[in-house]
Amino acid sequence: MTPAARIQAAIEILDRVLDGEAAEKALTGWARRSRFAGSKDRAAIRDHVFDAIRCKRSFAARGGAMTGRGLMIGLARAQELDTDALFSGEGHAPAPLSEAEAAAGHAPEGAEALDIPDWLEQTFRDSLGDQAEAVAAVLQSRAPVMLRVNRRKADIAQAQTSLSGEGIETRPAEISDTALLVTEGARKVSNSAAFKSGLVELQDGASQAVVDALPLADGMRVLDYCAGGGGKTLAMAGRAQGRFFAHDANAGRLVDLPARAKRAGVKVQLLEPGKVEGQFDLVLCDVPCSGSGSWRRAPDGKWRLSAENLSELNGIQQSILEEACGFVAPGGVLAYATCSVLSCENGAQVDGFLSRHAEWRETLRKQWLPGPEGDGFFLSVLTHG
Ligand SMILES: C[S@@+](CC[C@H](N)C(=O)[O-])C[C@H]1O[C@@H](n2cnc3c(N)ncnc32)[C@H](O)[C@@H]1O
Repeated sequence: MTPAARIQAAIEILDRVLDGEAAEKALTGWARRSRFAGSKDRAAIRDHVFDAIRCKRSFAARGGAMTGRGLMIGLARAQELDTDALFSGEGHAPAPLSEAEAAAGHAPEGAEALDIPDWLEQTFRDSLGDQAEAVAAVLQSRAPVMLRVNRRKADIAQAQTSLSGEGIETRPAEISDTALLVTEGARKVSNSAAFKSGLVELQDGASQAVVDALPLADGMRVLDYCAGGGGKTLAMAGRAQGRFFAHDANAGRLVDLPARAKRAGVKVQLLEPGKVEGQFDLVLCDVPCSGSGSWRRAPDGKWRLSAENLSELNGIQQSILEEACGFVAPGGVLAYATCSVLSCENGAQVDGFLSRHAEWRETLRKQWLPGPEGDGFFLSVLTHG
């Protein structure tokens, strides 16, 4: 496919996304209907679609319309591409710009330029202070592909050698001593022998750094209370020899965990929703949140979030802390984590908890901002007794 034909494909997919179809579904549907497209075409189209979703407001402003075509005109203008060459109408290229389209569009300003919803702008700025604009700019860009080396099976050098043998080039990241940044061959990772044999997992760098900061020690009983796919359960089990338990209110989220644990060579016991019993030395609550620290990877979330959802999430976060603290053994640790940069989900939640529970104290609070080696994350470590 020509670069222009890829733009046309992205326009069609984005129109479906704007009509409410999930981006992944729209991309898969297009690929099924377009067998002629090769893997490089599909990858380039995917990049256009996700770039446009991340920068939906600013591209629509530049392109003059909130349509697939408007977004792609906006992308071409923002990335200083040759609009006339791409919108030529030749072959499978999109039609040339009409006079009205050529005259439409404006330089985005304020929340529009930051690609943040208007209702969220003040909360975002209050949470991030003088970092707000820099963080919004990072959220407009693509996320790095990162791996976690499973230290139960390999060290960094062994994992790199194995990956390199399959055309996947990496370099160690500073954010965590288990993290590798993929510099070439990212799309080959999930089919590689290194991945299939459990030497590496796909995991964001800051997600690994959160686990590094937990006071894990051999022999601990550890409960991952909001385990989801189990990314952090496995990272914890990779760092210490102990007994690991995974729980999630939605049992369906845990289905892949036994196979992932087997591949990683670790044991994880699944606990059914509401059936947690006994006490644990460390309870991690990686709670549901806005995902604002990882909107580069899941940009739909930025536009789906509403003030009502955020306040509902705040209520869930509070009740998870209240439930989970009861499972911490005397002298044990309660860890609260989010992939958010919003203070109402982070420090304010922990401050609220501490004001209700005088017996708990905070031993660590850390915010990672989205950057070249990872997403935005928050961690608070609490102890009692
Ligand atoms: C941020 S995700 C966890 C991601 C996971 N820790 C990882 O690293 O892959 C939050 C999880 O919390 C779960 N959850 C929501 N409400 C919950 C509750 N009241 N108790 C326990 N888990 C809950 C969700 O189903 C979701 O899987």
